[in-house]
Amino acid sequence: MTMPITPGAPAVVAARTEGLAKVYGRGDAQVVALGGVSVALNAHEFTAIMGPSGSGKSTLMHCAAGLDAVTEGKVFVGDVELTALKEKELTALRRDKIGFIFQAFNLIPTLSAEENILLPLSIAGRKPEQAWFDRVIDTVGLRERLGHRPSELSGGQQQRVACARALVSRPEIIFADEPTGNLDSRSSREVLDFLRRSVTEFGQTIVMVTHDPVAAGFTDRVLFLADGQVVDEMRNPSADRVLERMAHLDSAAGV
Ligand SMILES: Nc1ncnc2c1ncn2[C@@H]1O[C@H](COP(=O)(O)OP(=O)(O)OP(=O)(O)O)[C@@H](O)[C@H]1O
Repeated sequence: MTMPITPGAPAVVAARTEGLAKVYGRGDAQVVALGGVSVALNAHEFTAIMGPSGSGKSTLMHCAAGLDAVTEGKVFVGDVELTALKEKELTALRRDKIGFIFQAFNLIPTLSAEENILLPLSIAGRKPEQAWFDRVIDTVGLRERLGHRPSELSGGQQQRVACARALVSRPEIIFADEPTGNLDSRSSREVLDFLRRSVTEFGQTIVMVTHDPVAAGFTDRVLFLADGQVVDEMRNPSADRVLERMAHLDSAAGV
């Protein structure tokens, strides 16, 4: 299934924020992590979020994914306003509509790769579509490893299991927090290739926080954060152009 993108057609928004502010702590210890961010994340696109350390990347991702409460503003996934949901509704929405990939893989050590991949569906009381499951497994190259436990897999293979787990329920959007942060360059490339293919071939929507310009080079669009604001964006990025832009942001931030 390749998603036809009609040239010139308006982008469909998968998730968006309106005036999203997040303040941690109080008084002298107060930190404004996000200072009123309004941003739209397009469907069927691979978006990277970059910026100097402490610029608010993880906070933006956590708030957009409904993992963290906002101080002010609104967050939408599709047409649903997350910030208006009760905790139970939010948990159900995260389970049914959002996929997550973390730097630390977060696999269950006692379960096989296959069981890990199917766990979110089992929890939701759903069965995988066999053809889709097979397609994901073959794309991610894990067919021979399905019976293995995480400790019997390399870091790159474990992260590919985590990617398959995020993808198998066909979520509306996947949030990936530095998914290649613990991987060597070859494994990173395999994981990024897979994420790229899942956007291009399956029409998946992925938002990825990364420090790595090479990883950003796999995406369609980079959002640059500084001091809790989106300060710039780049379409069809290359690693070199991202590196250059980051150098300016880092020197402005005094890093
Ligand atoms: N739980 C918390 N309590 C207090 N301050 C926090 C908390 N989480 C984050 N912050 C602060 O909010 C700001 C933004 O943090 P965030 O983790 O979003 O940045 P980041 O861009 O993801 O950083 P990094 O690249 O280092 O992971 C930072 O100043 C951080 O110290």
